[in-house]
Amino acid sequence: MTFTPGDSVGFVGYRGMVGSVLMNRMLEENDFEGIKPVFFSTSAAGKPAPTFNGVLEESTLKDAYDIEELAKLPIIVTTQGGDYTTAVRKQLHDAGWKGLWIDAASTLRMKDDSVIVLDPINRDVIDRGLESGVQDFIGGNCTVSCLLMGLGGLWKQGLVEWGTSMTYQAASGGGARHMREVLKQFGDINGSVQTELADPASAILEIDRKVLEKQRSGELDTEQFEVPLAGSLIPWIDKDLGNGQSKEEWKADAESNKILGLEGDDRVILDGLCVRIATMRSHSQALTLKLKEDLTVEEIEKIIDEDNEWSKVVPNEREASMRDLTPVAASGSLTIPVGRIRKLAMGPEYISAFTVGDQLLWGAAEPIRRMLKIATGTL
Ligand SMILES: NC(=O)C1=CN([C@@H]2O[C@H](COP(=O)(O)OP(=O)(O)OC[C@H]3O[C@@H](n4cnc5c(N)ncnc54)[C@H](OP(=O)(O)O)[C@@H]3O)[C@@H](O)[C@H]2O)C=CC1
Ligand SMILES: N[C@@H](CC(=O)OP(=O)(O)O)C(=O)O
Repeated sequence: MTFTPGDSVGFVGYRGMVGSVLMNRMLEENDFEGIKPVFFSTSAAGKPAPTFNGVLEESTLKDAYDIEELAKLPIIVTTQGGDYTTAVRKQLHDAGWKGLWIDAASTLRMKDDSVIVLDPINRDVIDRGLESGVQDFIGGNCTVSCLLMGLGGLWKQGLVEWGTSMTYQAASGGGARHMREVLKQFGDINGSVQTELADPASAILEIDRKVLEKQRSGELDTEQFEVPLAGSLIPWIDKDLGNGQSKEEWKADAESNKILGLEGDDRVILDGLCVRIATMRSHSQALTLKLKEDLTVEEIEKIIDEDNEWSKVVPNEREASMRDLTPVAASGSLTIPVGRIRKLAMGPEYISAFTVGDQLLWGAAEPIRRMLKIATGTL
């Protein structure tokens, strides 16, 4: 089942967080030209499909669980989520479907016969996969993709002995409903101290007490995050693997090595802690890397800057770091700033770095968008 220009491409999950960003990017890049999009929904089949202000023809949403409809398509792009992938992908396989499955969910990432897509880093792996008949092309975990887009040059040149990353992951990593929830929490907390805030003479300890009281009251909406995130943090993301590690932490090593095609002694150990913070968008990571060589900071910066057109070194200075190395600066941009690069006191091969990436762009939608272009022969 091969794609020819003008063929239909199925989109599932277009209105979610990743799906919305994907649609925006496709509109910006005129990617709907040459394909006929068919939109699916798990909740609104039969309702009008999006036309994006008349850019696309009017149509109706198809049922995302309709295997017969899905099986007609040479390419299916899903940003719907892992449960959907689990429910549908095997049924398509059993129905003899031979198309390409391009997916943002983690479900199929570590399967032997899937490729994790991040083409500026592993275009060769993607091309080999397409040639050899791989059907599942899966976007990587957001922190892993942003890390490799930022500092991948060091990995590609075989310079990293091991790395540890401490993440600061935004609320939007959980999806659209999580973003709404954290904003609502902030609003409710703010509302609980409005009188005191309006009075500059009010006692700060009283404000602090009331905020904490609100956070602990059980009154905040915590349906998505389970505990208050606004004004707090959650030092655990994704499932508990039972060995002290969270699944999000496990992905760092497993996925980065798979993306780079590193096996056996070539693997680079990557481990650390993943933490959810109340940022709206963009994931940050504080890194400690043990390099194999004593490179100068200038040499390291050059390798990072020159690896791809999106990584950008931010000078390790106070003002530049405060201005350019924050989620507020990085959100909505494909640029991946990398800063705070310096030698650590542990020895000349130990360096620190801090990187921020819009996890909805390079961390999710952009590798998927570009994989669709590769699959349709336009990249
Ligand atoms: N968020 C992120 O940073 C990243 C997410 N991913 C992965 O991408 C997949 C999708 O994630 P994400 O987009 O964040 O998930 P969302 O929860 O934002 O969206 C997923 C689906 O939920 C349904 N939905 C229900 N209520 C709403 C609502 N109020 N607003 C929007 N959609 C709603 C929609 O399906 P329908 O229209 O059928 O009802 C939508 O397509 C997941 O597998 C995730 O792990 C990967 C990398 C990063
Ligand atoms: N788990 C990430 C986002 C995500 O969906 O990752 P994955 O696709 O690996 O499950 C976060 O919550 O920030």
